[in-house]
Amino acid sequence: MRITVAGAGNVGLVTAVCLADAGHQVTCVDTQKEKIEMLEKGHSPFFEPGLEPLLEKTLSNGKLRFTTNPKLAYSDAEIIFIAVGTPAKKDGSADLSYIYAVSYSIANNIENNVIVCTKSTVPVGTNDEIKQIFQYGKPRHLKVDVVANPEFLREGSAIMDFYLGDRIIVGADNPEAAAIMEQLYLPLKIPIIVTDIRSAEMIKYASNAFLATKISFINEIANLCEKVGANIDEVAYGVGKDKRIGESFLQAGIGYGGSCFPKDTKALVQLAGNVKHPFELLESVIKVNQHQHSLLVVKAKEMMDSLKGKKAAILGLAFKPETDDIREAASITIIRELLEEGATVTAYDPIAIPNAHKLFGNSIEYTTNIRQALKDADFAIIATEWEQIKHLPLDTFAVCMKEPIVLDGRNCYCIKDIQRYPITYVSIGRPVISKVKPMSIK
Ligand SMILES: NC(=O)C1=CN([C@@H]2O[C@H](COP(=O)(O)OP(=O)(O)OC[C@H]3O[C@@H](n4cnc5c(N)ncnc54)[C@H](O)[C@@H]3O)[C@@H](O)[C@H]2O)C=CC1
Ligand SMILES: O=C(O)[C@H]1O[C@H](OP(=O)(O)OP(=O)(O)OC[C@H]2O[C@@H](n3ccc(=O)[nH]c3=O)[C@H](O)[C@@H]2O)[C@H](O)[C@@H](O)[C@@H]1O
Repeated sequence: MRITVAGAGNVGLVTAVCLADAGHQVTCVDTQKEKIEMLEKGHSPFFEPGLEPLLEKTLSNGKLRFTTNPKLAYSDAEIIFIAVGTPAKKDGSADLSYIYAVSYSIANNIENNVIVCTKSTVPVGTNDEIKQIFQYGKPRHLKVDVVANPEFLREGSAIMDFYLGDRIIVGADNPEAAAIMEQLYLPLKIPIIVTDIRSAEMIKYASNAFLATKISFINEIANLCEKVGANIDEVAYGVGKDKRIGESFLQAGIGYGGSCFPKDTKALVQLAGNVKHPFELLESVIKVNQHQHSLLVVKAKEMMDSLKGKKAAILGLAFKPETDDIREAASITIIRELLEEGATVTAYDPIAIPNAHKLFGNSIEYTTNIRQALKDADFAIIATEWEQIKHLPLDTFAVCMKEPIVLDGRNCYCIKDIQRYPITYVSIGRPVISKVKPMSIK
């Protein structure tokens, strides 16, 4: 089929390369000229494992092309995927300006009947608004079907998630359009669930909100474990073994970040508020997460009285491993609060430094060498569970740091292993290992 994907972000690019690799003729359009120029040369503008090889393959076999030209992109497409951003506005609601702009652009440039399929995460009712744009904006003789097709891939494993997703949601009013989408996805052998459009939109928000709830729930249990002398590793394992609960998303830590959970939970709270249904549970999930981001700075302050003039090593900037994305990462809150307290910061990350530099400029130091970050540090905070950090020989902390005080926001190390080294170790929901000097963690 002739497919166009609007938006060359994570979702758009992964959709484009995977559909091109499946043999479809795919055009990916973006408004950012620099991005498109990079992509035409086979370079991805962000880090995503496995993306560049597929990009090179599909470019070289002529299945994929890039453009900034909407006429070229939309005029003869049979299916158009919308994968533009829907960032949070100041009040937490979703900013739909890119969705509206791309819809007008499609309406103005199509020359064939087409299915417009929304992959972007949009509040319930948005696809009805998109339909209105086409109803009044498209050439009269053309037929446009709007389908809600939310995306569930994760950054860092996006390609694998495309091929091995748990389900594909197709929200459609027109059974013919739904059938064409089912046909497109059939080779993936992933269960396809066809719903009405509004339910499809809600499935996406409910899924992200539920996963965020699981994380905040286990983080609250972890905080409680610390107070009552239990160990979250054992608790989460025991709880997760119940198949009704499930083992995934029970990893306690310094909270969720990224471009989606924070924005989508806030957008759902806003959406609920709009229909006079205060979503108190989700409001608490968000509050717990904000508290969790600051937790280790609070603990560091308790341990050291004042952080003024202290040298902090931040290990990990990305919101999770295998990505260079730092949007809403816990590391951002931690660094801001440390700077406010008068500490100096040296941050380690294997790939996210260019993005962090855009945010923090020269207010902190950066390194891709863990030992360099730890050198003469008064304390270290682990914010991302990169393999490089997890596999660091544990004597490195005592060898490199001025004071081997490690606050581990991702529970990277086994408590038993840590006990063999002269390290003071504070993690999430587990016993404190105090080797340097006696201290009380409240
Ligand atoms: N990042 C992720 O892992 C996931 C994201 N989503 C959702 O998918 C959507 C896209 O997310 P990302 O790919 O992360 O976004 P992004 O913000 O990284 O990329 C969006 C791209 O759309 C382009 N764009 C904006 N207006 C355009 C227009 N009129 N025509 C063509 N291109 C245009 C931008 O220049 C940008 O390159 C969001 O709604 C997000 O919530 C859903 C699942 C996973
Ligand atoms: O809508 C989206 O954009 C996507 O959001 C998440 O994907 P992503 O944000 O890429 O990453 P996750 O692996 O879900 O992790 C999100 C955050 O939760 C944290 N997390 C995750 C799992 C866990 O047990 N504990 C925990 O703290 C991670 O450290 C990370 O900061 C969802 O997992 C995807 O299904 C969804 O498509």
